[in-house]
Order: sequence, then structure tokens, then C-alpha cells
Amino acid sequence: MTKTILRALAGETLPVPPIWMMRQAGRYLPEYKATRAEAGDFLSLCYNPELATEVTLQPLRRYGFDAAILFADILLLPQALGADLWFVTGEGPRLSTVTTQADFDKLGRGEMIHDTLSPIYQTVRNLSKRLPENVTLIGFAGAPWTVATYMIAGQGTKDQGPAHALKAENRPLFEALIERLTEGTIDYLSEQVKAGAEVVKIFDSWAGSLKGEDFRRYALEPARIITKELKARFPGLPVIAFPREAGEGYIGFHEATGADCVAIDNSVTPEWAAEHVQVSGCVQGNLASSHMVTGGEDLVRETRRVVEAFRNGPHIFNLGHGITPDADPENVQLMIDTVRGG
Ligand SMILES: Cc1c2[nH]c(c1CCC(=O)O)Cc1[nH]c(c(CCC(=O)O)c1C)Cc1[nH]c(c(CCC(=O)O)c1C)Cc1[nH]c(c(C)c1CCC(=O)O)C2
Repeated sequence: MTKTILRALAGETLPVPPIWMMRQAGRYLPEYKATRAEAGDFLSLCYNPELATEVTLQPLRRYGFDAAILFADILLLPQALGADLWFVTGEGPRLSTVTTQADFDKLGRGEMIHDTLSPIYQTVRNLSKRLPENVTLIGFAGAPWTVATYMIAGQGTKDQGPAHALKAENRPLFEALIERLTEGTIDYLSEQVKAGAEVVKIFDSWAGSLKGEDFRRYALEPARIITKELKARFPGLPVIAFPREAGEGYIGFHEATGADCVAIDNSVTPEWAAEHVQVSGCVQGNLASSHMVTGGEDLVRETRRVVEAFRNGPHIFNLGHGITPDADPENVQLMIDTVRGG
């Protein structure tokens, strides 16, 4: 029997939607915090195949999700291209910046990324052996634009100002970076698939800050190129695209990129997304992650609302964004029981 996630990705409408959760292995789980403490810091955990496999499996043991997502980070690719990367506790990621041609010229390309990323492929191989047979293994990478926003600013930003500034001031350099990341993402995801990833997801967390023609050129077009090349290399590989906060940009995203599924954040209602996006194919989402903190009747009502809105087409239940560290693990169970039990 084909796995439920793969059936939904193939366009099937299921009586109960399969479910997984962005950041399902994360700091809201005490067992994650324990393994992370054992690893030392976050990056050491990402590059330790044994421990990264363990944290990927933790939420499956606790909840029985229908998918596992590789434990890694979207910023490992820039690191593999030669950027310095570190995490400041309580603040987030820091990278050496790329704002000049000289910075760009220092980046590597091609096969060299695999030297750094080989432990990640080992985690994928471990998982593909150890996952329960009904569970789908999802690999992932950041989308070029989102990864570029971190590389240009050297950190996370509220409005992606530095990336927009570079785009305005030195478009050829900005576009060269997007191209380099597009190429690197294809190579990175290809190795994940060879190692056993059954689906890949492209996280474009900051797609919503690209407007008009910029959205088409730097969110949609890279997603189209990556999807097309991966499907040429691996016929039938399902692709999930997540152009977060795309708003009206979600409309037609399946057709324009060739992605099998479009993940929806919670800045749009599920009813709107069913009418405008699910008509084009499978959707994933879109319960607000704040319900994992607050729980109660609101969680149950809004979970039912998402299931109901998407019930007439292919749907993978998920949050609209990653679960946060202050979430209560019991609320996750309540969400799953509500999705599966009605
Ligand atoms: C922008 C972005 C990043 N990483 C990611 C994105 C895109 C998705 C999104 O918007 O959430 C994607 C990501 N990050 C992580 C995963 C693993 C798979 C999953 O469970 O979804 C995935 C898919 C693990 C992680 N990535 C990170 C954690 C927390 C690390 C820890 O244990 O301290 C996890 C579990 C760290 C991280 N990594 C990044 C940030 C901004 C942070 C937060 C820093 C902080 O909160 O201290 C970059």
C-alpha cells in the first residue's frame, strides 16, 4: 500500500489527511533538548548522523506522524559553499556576508559542497533504513532567495532590507548569487534523493517580501528551475514548494513551477487557499503554530476548520510555519487526535 503522503502528492483526495509538522524535531520536545545538549551545539547536531537520525525519529515515536523531515538546516548550503556560519544563542544564525564581487568570488561551486554535506547524506541513509514503513522521508533545502537574504545580511532580518538593497544596487551580482544557489540547491537535493529522500521540499520563508516582477524572477523562477531539473534527474520525484506569505502569488504556483504540492502559511485562510490554490493540486498547511502554544477549544475548532476547508481535494495537514519552542507537546497530540478522530 502506497504511503499516504505520496498518495496525496499524487493528487489523491484522502478521507483523513496525512499529517506532519514543520520543525517537528525541535526545542518544544524535552527529548530533543537532551540530545542537543549531548551534541553540544546546533550545528554539531546537524553534522552528527547518529544524533541527527535520533532527533528526526523522536517526534515519530511520540506522535506517529506520516512523514519525517531530515534534521538539518537551510544554512548548511552556504556553509558548504564556503561561508562562515555560526549560531548565537537566543539570537539566531550569523554568516560571513556576500555583498561585493570579491566576497562572491570566494564562494566555491559544483561538487565541492559534498565534502561538507556528506554527514547530512549519511543521516538520510540512516533514516531510509530505520523509518517505519508507512512514513515518508522528506529532504529539503532553502530556496535561493531566502538563503541569499541570510548570506547578504549575515543574519536574519525583519524585512530582508540588505538583500533588497543589493538587488537594487548591483543586480548582476545579486543574480549571480541566486544562480549559484540554484545550482547548489539542485546538487544538494540530488544527493539527498540518492541517499533515500522520497520527497523534497523547498523552503522560501521570505518569498512574501518579493513583489511583482521580483516575485516571478527570484521566487517562482528558481523554484521552477530546481523542480524541472530534479524531475529530469529523478522521474516521478514529488516536490513541495513553500513560497511563504506569497498571498496572491500562491495562485498558479503549481502550474508555473511544476511543484506537486504548494505549502500554505496562515496569512491566508484555508477557505481562500482551497478555492484559489488547491484547485491546481495538492496543498499542505495551514494551522497557525500559535495554537500549539495556546491549545484548548480554539485549537480543536481551527484544526477542524482546516481539515474541512481542504477536504474535497489533495491535502497534507501541517502548520502554517514551524512549531515554536514555547509550544506544549500535549497540544500537538490534541491536534493529531482532532485531525485523525474528527
Ligand atoms: C529560515 C530558516 C532557517 N532554517 C530553516 C528555515 C526555513 C524555514 C523557516 O522559516 O522556519 C529550515 C529548517 N530548520 C530546521 C529544519 C529541520 C526540519 C524540520 O523539523 O522542519 C528546517 C526545515 C531545524 C532547525 N533550525 C534551527 C533550529 C533550532 C536550533 C536549536 O536547537 O537551537 C532547528 C530545530 C535554527 C535556525 N535555523 C534558521 C533560523 C532562523 C533558526 C532559528 C535560530 C534560533 O531559534 O535560535 C534558518
